Amino acid sequence: MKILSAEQIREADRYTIQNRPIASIDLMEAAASAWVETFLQSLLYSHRKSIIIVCGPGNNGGDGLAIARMLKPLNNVTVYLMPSDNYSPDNLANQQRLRESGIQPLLLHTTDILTLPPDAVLIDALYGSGLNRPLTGLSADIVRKINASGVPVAAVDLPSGMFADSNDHNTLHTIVKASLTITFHLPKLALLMMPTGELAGEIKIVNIGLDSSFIDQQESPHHLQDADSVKVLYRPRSLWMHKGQAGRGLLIGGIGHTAGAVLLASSAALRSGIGLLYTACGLRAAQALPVHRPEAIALDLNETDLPDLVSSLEPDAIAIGPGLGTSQASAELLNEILEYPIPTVLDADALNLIAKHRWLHRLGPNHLITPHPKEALRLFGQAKPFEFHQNLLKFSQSSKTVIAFKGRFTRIYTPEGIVWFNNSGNHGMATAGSGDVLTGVLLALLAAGYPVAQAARLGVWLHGAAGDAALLRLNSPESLIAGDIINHLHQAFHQLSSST
Ligand SMILES: NC(=O)C1=CN([C@@H]2O[C@H](COP(=O)(O)OP(=O)(O)OC[C@H]3O[C@@H](n4cnc5c(N)ncnc54)[C@H](O)[C@@H]3O)[C@@H](O)[C@H]2O)[C@H](O)CC1
Ligand SMILES: [K+]
Repeated sequence: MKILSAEQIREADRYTIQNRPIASIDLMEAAASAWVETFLQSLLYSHRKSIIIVCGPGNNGGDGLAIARMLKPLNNVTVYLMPSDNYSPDNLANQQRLRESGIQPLLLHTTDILTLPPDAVLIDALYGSGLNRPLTGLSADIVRKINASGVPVAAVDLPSGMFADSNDHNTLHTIVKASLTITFHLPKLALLMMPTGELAGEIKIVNIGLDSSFIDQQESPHHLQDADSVKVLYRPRSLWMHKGQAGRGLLIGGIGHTAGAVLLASSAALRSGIGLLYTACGLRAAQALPVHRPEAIALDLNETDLPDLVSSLEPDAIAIGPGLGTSQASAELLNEILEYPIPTVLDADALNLIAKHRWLHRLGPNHLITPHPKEALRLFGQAKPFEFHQNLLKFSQSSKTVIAFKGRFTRIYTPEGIVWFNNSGNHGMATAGSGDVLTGVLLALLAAGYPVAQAARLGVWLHGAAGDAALLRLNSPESLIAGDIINHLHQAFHQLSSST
């Protein structure tokens, strides 16, 4: 699914009104009705004694007024409206319709009149994608009062005060903090990125009937990746396959006391279809691996000459980093690995070493790096979130390296300038070893011959989907551990191969 800019969404809106054709007030009615349908199914709505709706002067406010009219028969609704000399025409039309339905909106001349009972839910329809500058004055005061109240908020399209695209020049304390954001038709970039994404709470996208051929024609570097968009990448195994064709992988890490990381990555690679797995690690891990995962071939790095090993094994793919440490010996191993033109996943301490030794310029088209935010900061330096995002995009394009920047919506930056925001996974996966599991999955997919960018997209999705299956089973994000992700990889693969 494409992620369009606020400007492109406005165009899609205009195009739909002209070409469908549909009157703009009817499009607003459709949007409000889709919003209400989703809202009524949400946990946020259930058990709330009253509904407060705060409406702005533009079309976002117009949506709010229409929503108020639709919710009136179902609950106790109070509507507040920002005073303005410049209401949008559809806002004015909905003010009229609201009055006719028997609700008189209260004019929000001052925050004093805004009452926020703790058992209410607040619907935030102050500003949406038409925001043109950070909120100040009365609007900012209203937002601050809402945020201080503790009343749960459901936002219409966007939490008010948030720009749909970059918020690098915005102030976070003038953005509504929502528990639920029901956004229209397409995801917005700011909902998928930190720190703004966190202010949106749970995100739901509702179809409002914008013209799909127009959207298809729009160019955008940003896409949301779901099961359907990765299914097309998946290549089922041939019935006649033998293990030599499933790929050989070499995993390097687990030096010193950190054996667990390579054990997890090894298990994950094996559960992701690798044909042969060689795990080159420290003595402790080399002793533990056969007990924990006898399917892997454990090699003690102290007794192994890496160039010899690589030339005799001829691995299809390499992964280096989990439990690697940042010692001089580890740096030498990495220095060697960076020379091979073999598809390679670089994770954890491999990334820290690249940052430490300033080896970023050595990365190329055979490399897939999987930094979490702190590792990415060490590699690419500090920048504001949107600027940081653009720096990653530029780096991927110029070096041809694929980046999986890990987070709530892990972003896969590909050398052709496309960024995929992955939509599988959950908060239970923020746990020790989760990244090591991803490294193992990616190693298996690279070894199977997937091109680097495809392996990254597929692997990140599978990892998230396995986490989702684990959460469904365990019902507790706190109790989910990395091993559970491995134990549910089969369900993620099954989803890819099933037709529905
Ligand atoms: N295509 C769709 O997705 C549809 C969207 N709808 C809704 O319309 C809004 C966008 O409406 P728009 O009128 O363009 O903008 P807003 O309501 O967000 O606000 C514009 C309004 O506010 C003024 N303004 C802007 N920034 C500030 C500021 N910092 N301080 C004070 N005032 C500000 C501006 O001048 C305007 O007067 C979209 O989000 C959806 O909710 C349609 O209903 C259906 C189709
Ligand atoms: K809003």
